[in-house]
Amino acid sequence: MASDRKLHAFEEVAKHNKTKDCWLIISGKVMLVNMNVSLVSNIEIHLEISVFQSWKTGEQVISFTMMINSVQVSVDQLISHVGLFSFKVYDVTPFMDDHPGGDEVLLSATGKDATNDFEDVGHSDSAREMMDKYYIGEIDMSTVPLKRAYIPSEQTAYNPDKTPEFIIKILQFLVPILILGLALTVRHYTKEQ
Ligand code: HEM
Repeated sequence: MASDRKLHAFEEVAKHNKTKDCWLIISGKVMLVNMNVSLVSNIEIHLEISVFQSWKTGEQVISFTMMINSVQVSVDQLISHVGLFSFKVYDVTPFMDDHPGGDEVLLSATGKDATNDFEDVGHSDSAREMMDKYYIGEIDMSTVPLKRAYIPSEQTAYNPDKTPEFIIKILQFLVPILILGLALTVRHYTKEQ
């Protein structure tokens, strides 16, 4: 149920990364981190809103001034107006076999903010409605690693010195030819004798 706002630690969610136990983190849009309101004049206020837009981009600050013509704007109205949402956690384990995009893509989207992956596909409204079924809570934002360290993939270091490989290749050709030549020479001499 979307009303159940159980908070999950990021590390805990990231552990659910198997076909038989798969959790995803997807947000509708962005999450409000902080909001400063300052009065510019009687009818103008300045708003500075910090939002946590994506774990790739980190925290962003939106700043704008708005006019208030004797209209009361509540924080709730403002949040829904700007369209701020939190990061939701979905347990998609029961959906792995039935997901039209396959289970591999879901697995590859675990342990991270999968919002872009989800949005890039252009999921239909009915797909979005289905999500409620798998909703199990929200991410505790204090547990999110803000800046993720870049870990280079473990691949063999580039070796500009190709000499040993080249020698081995030459030997692979030369050795059989040398043996053949030696055998023919021996045969030639033994025949003569
Ligand atoms: C709770 C999460 C998700 C639900 C409920 C869901 C549901 C669906 C549904 C119903 C479809 C059929 C097409 C449509 O109606 O839009 C679909 C297709 C697809 N989904 Fe998901 N999906 C989820 C998450 C994801 C994620 C995180 C990814 C990417 C990492 C993804 C990748 C795809 C792909 C590649 C297709 C196939 C699109 C095509 O063939 O046109 N889905 N999904």
